[in-house]
Order: sequence, then structure tokens, then C-alpha cells
Amino acid sequence: MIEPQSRLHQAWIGLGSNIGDRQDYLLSALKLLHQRQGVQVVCTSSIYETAPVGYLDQSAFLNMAAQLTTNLDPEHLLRTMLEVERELGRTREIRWGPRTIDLDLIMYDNMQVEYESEHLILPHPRMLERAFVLLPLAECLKQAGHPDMRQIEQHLDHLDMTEGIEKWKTFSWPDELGHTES
Ligand SMILES: Nc1ncnc2c1ncn2[C@@H]1O[C@H](COP(=O)(O)OP(=O)(O)OP(=O)(O)O)[C@@H](O)[C@H]1O
Ligand SMILES: Nc1nc2c(c(=O)[nH]1)N=C(CO)CN2
Repeated sequence: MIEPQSRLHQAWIGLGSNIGDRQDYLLSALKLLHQRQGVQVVCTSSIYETAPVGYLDQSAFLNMAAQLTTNLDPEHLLRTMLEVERELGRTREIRWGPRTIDLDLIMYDNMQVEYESEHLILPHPRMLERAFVLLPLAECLKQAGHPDMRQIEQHLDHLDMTEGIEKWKTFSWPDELGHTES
């Protein structure tokens, strides 16, 4: 499945934070990814505030999605994402518990690209049951005119999803970088 990385790929990621300055963690993660060799953030969704799912005794999350272009293969991209999580103080104590930043690789190019290893499953195995992933992802796919948008919107329709999810802030990449960054 994984081709030699001679060409650019599109990667679709989900971001989440529910500790500290949540927006700052999201923005910092995008900046750090964008600074990495072989990774460019090209588009982002709005930021949503979402009630916790899975482990309920924790604060609300901010979630968003982003589109990356990359010449990294999926395993290298995930490794890069995990390094950025670590740089931002991410620790793992409780499954689905509180985190400064969570970066999930949702899909690589499109929903048909399937891959499974010890470290990585694509598309993300729980994406279709998570409105906090699908809603921002649909926004990014729409901006990109991606062919999987309708499929994602249909899954959203099947979830009783809007409860516990509110648009928190529109977010316009790369404007959020300000004028001092390239
Ligand atoms: N598509 C993927 N995106 C991110 N991590 C993945 C993916 N597939 C498998 N993993 C593996 O999952 C591990 C645990 O990830 P993490 O601690 O962020 O899980 P989580 O965010 O708490 O839960 P969930 O996996 O349900 O989102 C990662 O170290 C990674 O190796
Ligand atoms: N609302 C919300 N709930 C979650 C989230 C998340 O990002 N947002 N991430 C989880 C583990 O990936 C578990 N639960």
C-alpha cells in the first residue's frame, strides 16, 4: 500500500486539548508541525468546544482538524506528530483521559488508503464514531473539495452528533501565525 515517497500526499489530522491554555496548545502544535521537514499545514477547520467522550470525568476539549501536505510516509508522519505531542508536554496516564495535546492521523490521502502496523491504523479506527473528529474534518474536506466529503457528512448524519459540540472560534490558517512567521 505505501508507495515510495516521491510525491506529495495529503494527510488529515485531528487535534484536541483539554488542559491549560487549550487554544495555545492547538496553535503551537500546528506551528511545530509546520516547521518540520516535509510537513506543511495548508488548511484548518474552526475550533469546536466538545464534551468529553469515553472518559467523562474531565474538562471540555477544544477540537479541530487540519489538512497537511507531506512527503513523509504515514509511519514517519505519525512519529513526527508524536514528537510534537511530547514537545508540548503530552503524557499518557488515563486512557482517553486529559491531555495538553492529542494529535491523531485521521486519514492519509483518502478513506481508501488502509494501513495497519503495530503503531498505526489508517484510517483512524474510531473516527467514524466521533463527532468531535468528523465535524471539523468535514469542514476541512469541504474547503479542499475532497471526494470523501459526502461520505463523512453521511456518517455525521447518522451520529446524533450536535449535542455537546459547539463552534468555539473560527480559525483562519495561516493568518493565525501573524506576520512574523514565514
Ligand atoms: N491513526 C492513528 N493516529 C494516531 N495514533 C494512532 C493511530 N493508529 C494507531 N495509533 C497509536 O495509538 C497510540 C495511542 O495514541 P493516544 O494515546 O493518542 O490515544 P488516545 O488519543 O488516548 O485514544 P484514541 O486512539 O482512541 O484517539 C499512539 O501511540 C499510536 O501508536
Ligand atoms: N470531546 C473529546 N473527547 C475525547 C477526545 C477529544 O479529543 N475530544 N479524545 C479522546 C481520546 O482520543 C477521548 N475523548
